[in-house]
Amino acid sequence: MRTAAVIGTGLIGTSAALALAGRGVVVHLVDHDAERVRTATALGAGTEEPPEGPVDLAIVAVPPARVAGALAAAMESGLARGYLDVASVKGGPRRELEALGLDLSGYIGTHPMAGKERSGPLAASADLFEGSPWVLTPTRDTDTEVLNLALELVALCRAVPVVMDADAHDRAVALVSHTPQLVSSMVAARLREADETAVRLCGQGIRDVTRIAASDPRMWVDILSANPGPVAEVLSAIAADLDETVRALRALTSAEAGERREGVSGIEDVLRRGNAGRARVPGKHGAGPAAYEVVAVLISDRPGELARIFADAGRAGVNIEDVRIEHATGQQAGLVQLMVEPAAVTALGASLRERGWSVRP
Ligand SMILES: NC(=O)c1ccc[n+]([C@@H]2O[C@H](COP(=O)([O-])OP(=O)(O)OC[C@H]3O[C@@H](n4cnc5c(N)ncnc54)[C@H](O)[C@@H]3O)[C@@H](O)[C@H]2O)c1
Ligand SMILES: O=C(O)C(=O)C[C@]1(C(=O)O)C=C[C@@H](O)C=C1
Repeated sequence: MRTAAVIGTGLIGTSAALALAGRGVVVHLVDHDAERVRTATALGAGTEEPPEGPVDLAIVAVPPARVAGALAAAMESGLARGYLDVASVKGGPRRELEALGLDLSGYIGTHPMAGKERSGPLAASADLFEGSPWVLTPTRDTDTEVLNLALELVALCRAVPVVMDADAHDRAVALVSHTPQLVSSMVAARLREADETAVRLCGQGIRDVTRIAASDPRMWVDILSANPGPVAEVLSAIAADLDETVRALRALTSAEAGERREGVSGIEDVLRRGNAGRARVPGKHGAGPAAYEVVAVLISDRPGELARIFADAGRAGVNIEDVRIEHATGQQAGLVQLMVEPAAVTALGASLRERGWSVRP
């Protein structure tokens, strides 16, 4: 990638622009707030000058409710060869784009799983995405070239690509991002009218739990409005836990020894389930090179082939850690290199062969 445009020079757009500019890509910066473009330019994220011709990739980093409009305008002006957005929800913006009747083969929805509770270019940093998952949601219509450009962006930002279906992504982030935001806000909201003597005692525990409660409410209204069902489901499971826990705490005050024992076991249960869940939270993937092995597969140069192979790898229960695609110029085929954990190589190869793929020895 030689050139890119970033539309929306806030936290995410400026961070991506800084990473690209730092690796030699010429980045053109656009925002409807001129002050934000000036700030991002001053930080070294790129140039305010419009490009002379289409750039390689346009990155739309505006609030979720603005994504479809900003993308449509960029596509209609022929700004780029490929387009992607970085919004925290994927199903809604895609459906809005479909409703506009645009040709979406040149577009891919993406979502970097890294951010901050602060907005704007001054909060940006070139290393924001390093070692974090970056979700890509190709469909059968996505051009291979656009998927390649998105993979290149992820690699230049030193993030880890994760391929998913848009609606599966939205259900997953309801659990790991959207509900935690609400729970953090609710805990922090208890402090609003708390006694000053209590607030003065805030230690690291409450700082950890409430950091994201400082996030921009307008942005989060947008995000939650685009994913209400899955978030309500997770939140109602938490509400059931809350009811149980309140019952257990009340039982602790009972004069009855048996009831008190039940109270203790209820509390212990919620804490132990918490330990088990927390143990599943992965550490950051880290920027260091991982010891992955390659499964190389020949694919024909037809729309949807990549999405199909990713789906088949998913069916085999194998996590793709990284992807490279080699195209022989003038040929109707390419070689996809799927990087996986060494233990998964044999199973993935066998499963892909079974599904008719030509796996290179
Ligand atoms: N904040 C996070 O932690 C995080 C993480 C991953 C993804 N995201 C997603 O990234 C996107 C940007 O979030 P952010 O945190 O960088 O927000 P931000 O408020 O820091 O930046 C958004 C920028 O978009 C600009 N903008 C709004 N509408 C526009 C339009 N129509 N045309 C041009 N510019 C426009 C705003 O002026 C602002 O500078 C959102 O879709 C969000 O869901 C956020
Ligand atoms: O760490 C933070 O401050 C975040 O808000 C990051 C976070 C997250 O939930 O992990 C928040 C929303 C984004 O869509 C992606 C990342």
